[in-house]
Amino acid sequence: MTNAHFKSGFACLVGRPNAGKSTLTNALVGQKVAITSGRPQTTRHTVRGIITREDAQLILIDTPGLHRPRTLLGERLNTLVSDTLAEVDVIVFCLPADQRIGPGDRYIAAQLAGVTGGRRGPRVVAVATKSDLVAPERLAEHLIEISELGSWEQIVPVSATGGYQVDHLADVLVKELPEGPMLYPEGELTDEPEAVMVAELVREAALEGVRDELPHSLAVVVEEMGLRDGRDESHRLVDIHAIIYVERPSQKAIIIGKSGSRLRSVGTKARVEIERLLGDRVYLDLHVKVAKDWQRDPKQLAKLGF
Ligand SMILES: Nc1nc2c(ncn2[C@@H]2O[C@H](COP(=O)(O)OP(=O)(O)OP(=O)(O)O)[C@@H](O)[C@H]2O)c(=O)[nH]1
Repeated sequence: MTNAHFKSGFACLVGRPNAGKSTLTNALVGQKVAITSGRPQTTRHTVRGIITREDAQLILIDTPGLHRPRTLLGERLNTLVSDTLAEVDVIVFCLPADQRIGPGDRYIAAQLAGVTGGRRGPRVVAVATKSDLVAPERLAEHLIEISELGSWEQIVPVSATGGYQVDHLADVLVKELPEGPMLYPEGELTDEPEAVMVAELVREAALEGVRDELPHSLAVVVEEMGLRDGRDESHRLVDIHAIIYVERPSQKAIIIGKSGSRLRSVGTKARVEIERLLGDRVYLDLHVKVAKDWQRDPKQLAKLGF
């Protein structure tokens, strides 16, 4: 039911790598849509989560971490981020309470000041994420440091994993939205093409427990995805063929593991998540390929969807 003063609009989550953006997106939406991981910079795609309430629809855009570009991929991600930022209605700046404000946060604050400088630009709500990880005194200190970092519409401490103040944050964000119609049908949580989400789930599974330098060197492409022929409605099976691209043969060996054992467990883990996403049984076929220096090669980047 849509009331007369229904509001709708877009919010964008920014913050340094590992700030808790994906986890917060999931908590706000209430279902797993974005990709979380203990490793920095795993969010390659702009994933939207959609919150539909009686009074408003808020579309969340979970961006890759704003960061100083080191490679071509980094540059493209940053352009994507600032283009996205200028167009949203409200920006959520995530600052993890378990870490001190640092140069990365100041860099983002400066970028935000550039985007939101004019009167018409989006407002920024600063969020102290992971507030469950610190004592009240440290949280208070963090909130003061945040207030000194820039000018914010509000500062809200939350814990995405504990559910603390997540609903309150949603209220604060909805307040910033203009009146407008529902933009997506009710029940829709994300408009990412399924293949992209499937690729992200494979990527997440492949990254689990591997060395620090690997995340940046790993991309996943779903080559084929379709219902298997000749099955009746109650026994549907989705065939998925995906390729995990790494930069070096040594990384390929890490992903595959001893006699393929690691790749098998990556496949099993990803399959479970994909089945949950699609609601169908899945046959997942994974291959690992070396695409040398893909992060620096425009042709390879285009092929990998960047
Ligand atoms: N204790 C606690 N841990 C959290 C909370 N939110 C996120 N985390 C953890 O922090 C880590 C990073 O969280 P993500 O949500 O992946 O961070 P992100 O900002 O999306 O990271 P990038 O994709 O690298 O930009 C994960 O291990 C999360 O489980 C929280 O509220 N409390």
